[in-house]
Amino acid sequence: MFLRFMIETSCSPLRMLRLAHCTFRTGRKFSKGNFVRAPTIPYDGGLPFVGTSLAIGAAGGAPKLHEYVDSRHKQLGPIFRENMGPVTAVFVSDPSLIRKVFLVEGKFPKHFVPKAWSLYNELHKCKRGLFFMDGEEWYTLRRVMNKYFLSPESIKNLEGLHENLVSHLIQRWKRFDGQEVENLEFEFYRHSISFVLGSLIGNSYWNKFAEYNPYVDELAQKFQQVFETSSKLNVLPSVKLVQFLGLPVWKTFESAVGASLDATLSSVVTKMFPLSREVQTDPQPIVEREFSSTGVQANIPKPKIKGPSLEHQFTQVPNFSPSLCHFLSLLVLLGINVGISFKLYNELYVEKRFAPVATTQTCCLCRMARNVVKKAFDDLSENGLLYKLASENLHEDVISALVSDLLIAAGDTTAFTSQWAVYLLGRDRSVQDAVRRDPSLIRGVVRETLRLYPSAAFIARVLPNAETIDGYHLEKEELVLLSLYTAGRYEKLYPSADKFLPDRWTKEGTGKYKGVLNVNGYLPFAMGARSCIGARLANAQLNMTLSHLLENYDLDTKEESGMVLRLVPVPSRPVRLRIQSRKK
Ligand code: HEM
Repeated sequence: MFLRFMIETSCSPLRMLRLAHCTFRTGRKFSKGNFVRAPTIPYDGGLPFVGTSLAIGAAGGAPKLHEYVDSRHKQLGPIFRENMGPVTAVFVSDPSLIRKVFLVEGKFPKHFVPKAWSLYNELHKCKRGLFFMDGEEWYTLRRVMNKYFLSPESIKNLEGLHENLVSHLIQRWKRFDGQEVENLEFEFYRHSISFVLGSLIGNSYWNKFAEYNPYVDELAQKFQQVFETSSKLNVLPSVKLVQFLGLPVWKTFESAVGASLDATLSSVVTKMFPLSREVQTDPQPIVEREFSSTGVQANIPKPKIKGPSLEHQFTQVPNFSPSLCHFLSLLVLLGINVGISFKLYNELYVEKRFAPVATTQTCCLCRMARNVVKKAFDDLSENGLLYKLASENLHEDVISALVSDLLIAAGDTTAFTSQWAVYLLGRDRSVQDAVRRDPSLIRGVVRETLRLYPSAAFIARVLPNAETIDGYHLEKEELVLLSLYTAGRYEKLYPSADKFLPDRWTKEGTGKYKGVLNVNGYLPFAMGARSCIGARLANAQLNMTLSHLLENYDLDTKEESGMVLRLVPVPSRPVRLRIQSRKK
């Protein structure tokens, strides 16, 4: 049979063996018709059961995944499939192929929610914002939000407010003049949160700015904590097991998320819709409405079932003795790959154990939101994005969920991009001077920063249908990871790709960019229906903040800083920025 197959497919024995090996590793079936013609996607299945997870671990694990995948692209090409142990994914780095993936993502693009977050939402039955939604519900709300968040005019209407917020940052930093900015990460977190919060509320935010400040500080602290703990959890083989064992890292995450969502809702939403006029210590039972799948209010009254408090929910997490916990966390931290047994364990015990808890509890987020958001929509300024959202007859729960998650999404993405930008600028006085001479270069600064340090080093898509990309067959439901880190450093698009050259984004007389061979390859905010809803706001914030900083201060960063992946790429050591007032 082997001989017959060789004759029929005109394969040499050597090629035959190679193809058979690939096919064995991809798990594909031999098919006389397409065996020879259809190229096999380069594939690394790694070792049985554990896939390439040991190699990934040896390369530095999840924090260094971008570098590991970058090196795999160099070996295997712009598209390859890899079995990383618990998951198999196709990685794509060529920007033109990445665009093709976005084009076939379907009407309801599906991405990948970090493990820690999905487990939290599942346990607490949380209603979360756009990022966590899928299908028809996501589609409907996304279309509503696009109208306001992606409209250049809406953002332009907020320019005066934005100017005030940035001037406030410049004033605030006077205290660091001549020295290092203390806790730069926190400074940018609070600025990003304030910027988005202000954009949601509109001009009246500035009038009540002093009142909001303590809340913004609190939110910035909580978001930083959530970010840190969730990134730790996401690199562990099984978040569910960690949660089941009640290990400290899960508890910190859970209480930080609970607290930050609470804080968002109680402080921010309450202030947006001033509850102070009718403060309720013990909220009146309200009539719970059923939602259509779109989250749009449908008036079907039914009695409210009061859920237990969040503290009560925390006590549901089973506790083990500290020594057992330490032993187990040691195992996990030592990087011993017990992913498979964890998975089995999860499936056998954890799901069952938590199922009843998950179905009976109501997250305090949902309860509080219902009570505050319905209070008063009329206090918002007309240029606030929320004022416009409120006109869409969305249910208060949905608005609350959307608002909380916008603030969370804005926190780390824009805060870390700001840090990378000042890090890059502070290393190069000549670039700072060039931007001061030609302020239009600031757009190039932001683009270069996001090209080199994209807030999403990978974007995930689950293909709705089988597709052929670059001649390769990709299965239906296949997980595709778009390697934005590698795509941003593509020499074919960006000559001297590793260099920070804002000037490459200057347009020449021909209308082409000086140092960018194809602008379509620039995708830090993704593309298509599920691209970043905050892109306009983020660009507005980054452009304005950086140009004001350069106008007022000389920036100086000395240390080399590698990049590690937490939920977004972060500097491996905190960026130390020294600022010095400029003489005017
Ligand atoms: C430098 C700043 C930012 C970058 C680079 C960035 C990047 C991205 C990317 C790549 C996605 C797509 C993720 C995916 O499909 O899996 C995304 C989605 C999202 N972003 Fe941003 N983002 C930034 C700032 C913001 C800000 C300021 C907000 C809020 C105002 C925001 C809110 C969101 C939301 C809600 C989604 C989910 C959209 C959906 O699923 O429909 N982002 N962002």
